[in-house]
Amino acid sequence: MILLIDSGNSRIKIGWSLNKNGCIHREPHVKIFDNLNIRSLGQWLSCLPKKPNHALGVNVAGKHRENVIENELNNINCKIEWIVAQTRTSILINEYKNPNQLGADRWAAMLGIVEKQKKIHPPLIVASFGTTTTIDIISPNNIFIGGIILPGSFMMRQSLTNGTANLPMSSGESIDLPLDTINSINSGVSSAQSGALARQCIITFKKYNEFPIIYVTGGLWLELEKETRQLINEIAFKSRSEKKTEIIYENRPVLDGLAIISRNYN
Ligand SMILES: Nc1ncnc2c1ncn2[C@@H]1O[C@H](COP(=O)(O)OP(=O)(O)OP(=O)(O)O)[C@@H](O)[C@H]1O
Ligand SMILES: CC(C)(CO)[C@@H](O)C(=O)NCCC(=O)O
Repeated sequence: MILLIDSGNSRIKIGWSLNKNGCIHREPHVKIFDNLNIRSLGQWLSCLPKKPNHALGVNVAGKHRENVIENELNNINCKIEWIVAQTRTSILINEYKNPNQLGADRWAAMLGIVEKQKKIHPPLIVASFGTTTTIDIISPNNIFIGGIILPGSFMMRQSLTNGTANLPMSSGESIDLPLDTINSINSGVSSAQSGALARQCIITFKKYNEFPIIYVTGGLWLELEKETRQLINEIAFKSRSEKKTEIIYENRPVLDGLAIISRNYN
């Protein structure tokens, strides 16, 4: 068993891959730990019925977090290898100016998505709505050509509350014409998030003359889904895209990417 660890800025997600008849695949179960409650990771590890031989991880939550996870794994004699973004693998090329600077979670998620594609596919967008929002574009010949980073919707709401006297913390979906503070904030945050995705779709469409398949993930997608689907359908219609727009939710693309890398460890 190989543990797969996605250490994000809010939560740690742990999956595992198993070798079944010579074929490595990721089990669907995922264990999630809040970053504020990292000690329970040690308890969980010590109670595992089967000890992992190895762990593979991505960590974007700083060196201290890396050390804490390593110590917990050491207690059960499990070594971890932290994955960083590469210049290229057999399925994906990374055009970041400094390839290692690209977040390892973004890299792993893109690997997870590219692996699922048929040989010929449209351009792809991988959008993650978590602590931050990242929206990455992959060309039809599997080159990561660029991406954007913005605060996640929770962080946007927090910044409005923390940076002003009058704006409360809010939650909820957007409406078209808000006439009160809460709805104005909800709609502002939601339009920033869906608007960012729409911008990247337009850029992709202009470059390839083909509408991308959009893969979405992250804890905050649910509250953005309605507005985002509407907006993307509108711009696809205006772009006269021949195909129906596809927005596909992926539960754990980062862990899928790590599972692919884990095939080299058996
Ligand atoms: N079930 C949920 N309901 C409401 N908010 C959630 C839920 N799950 C996660 N969130 C919010 O989503 C954000 C984190 O999302 P997610 O778990 O996808 O990312 P993460 O662990 O921070 O990883 P990353 O750093 O990669 O974004 C936080 O702002 C958190 O408050
Ligand atoms: C953008 C985040 C925070 C998303 O989790 C992470 O991928 C990260 O810390 N990236 C490093 C900077 C970059 O990707 O360019």
